[in-house]
Amino acid sequence: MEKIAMLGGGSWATALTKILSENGARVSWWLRSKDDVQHLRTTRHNPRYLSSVAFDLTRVFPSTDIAEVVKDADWVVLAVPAAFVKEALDKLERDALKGKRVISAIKGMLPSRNELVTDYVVERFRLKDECLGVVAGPCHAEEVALEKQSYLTIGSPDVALAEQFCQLLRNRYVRAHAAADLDGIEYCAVMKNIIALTCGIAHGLGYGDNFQAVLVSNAVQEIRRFLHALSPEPRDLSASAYLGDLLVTSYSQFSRNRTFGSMVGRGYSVKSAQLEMNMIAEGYYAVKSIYELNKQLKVSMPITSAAYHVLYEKIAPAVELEILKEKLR
Ligand SMILES: NC(=O)c1ccc[n+]([C@@H]2O[C@H](COP(=O)([O-])OP(=O)(O)OC[C@H]3O[C@@H](n4cnc5c(N)ncnc54)[C@H](O)[C@@H]3O)[C@@H](O)[C@H]2O)c1
Ligand SMILES: O=P(O)(O)OC[C@H](O)CO
Repeated sequence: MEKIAMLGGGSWATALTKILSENGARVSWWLRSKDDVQHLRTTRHNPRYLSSVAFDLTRVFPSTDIAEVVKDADWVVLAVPAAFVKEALDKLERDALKGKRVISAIKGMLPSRNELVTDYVVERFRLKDECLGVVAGPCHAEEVALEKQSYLTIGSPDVALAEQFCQLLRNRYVRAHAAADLDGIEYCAVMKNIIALTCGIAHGLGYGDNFQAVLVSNAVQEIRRFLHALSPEPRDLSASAYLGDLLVTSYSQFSRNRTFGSMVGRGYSVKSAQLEMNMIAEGYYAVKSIYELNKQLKVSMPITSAAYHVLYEKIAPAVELEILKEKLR
């Protein structure tokens, strides 16, 4: 039985715990909230996220003690929003992840450092890149709870490690495959959130499907330019780990980033939109990190710039979209 430590109490940690434990793995599960842990232990359900899912408590062990949760694990899965992952991992000793395989399921960057999660983990815990992987692909936790057919890509410089994790995930409704492009996949997962958020802003302002199709097409080019400037490896951006994820997050009713953007487009302030959502829109933080990283790269990124101006410079969404409109083809 593989021993997995799941870090995070949100929708994605809940969905991954369902998949992994139902496939026979032993999952020790770190959640911040004592009440949530208590609720899980007594009712088998996460009270806040995907609360229809019932866990088998002979395989799933919720706890608020992060050090205890990771101690005996073979795999550590990170599923805390990127803005809080440093705070969570700082509770662990520097050698706590030694000898373990670490999989980031996070689609975001550390906002305080403009750094990919895997880069931070490698540095903080002195791990080799080959011990790490990422979970990518167009997959909403809500559809996992409903057991709808989904596809995941596990990216790692060690494709054999990625394949091992794929084997832990595959089931009747999850297909998984391994890929080598860790950085490209991780950056693309960060950037798709910015695009979904901008699609939401446009939707909130009353723009329709015609405009969104052009926005998303231009987004593919923007992502391609940025990835090429950062890591010019050959990669097929039409693969589902890249384009598929961009599409699901831009169009789905379940998208946190699109929902958040739509509220901003309809006139909510950033603060009130964040308070209204019980969930985290990673794109809010990603916009700032990518915008700041791009000050050195100087890639043409009109969509990211527009989102940055709205969210961080308080430019009215309608004004910014008028400007963006002129730049799209
Ligand atoms: N939800 C999905 O379908 C999905 C799919 C793929 C990847 N992801 C990624 O998984 C990661 C986790 O997102 P999610 O969707 O599970 O989150 P979520 O939006 O469902 O839940 C928010 C989570 O943030 C936590 N949180 C809020 N404030 C916090 C704080 N101050 N300190 C620490 N934690 C805090 C909450 O406890 C909760 O666990 C993100 O990087 C997201 O992009 C999510
Ligand atoms: O679509 P969002 O904004 O909820 O993000 C969730 C996942 O990244 C989708 O794969």
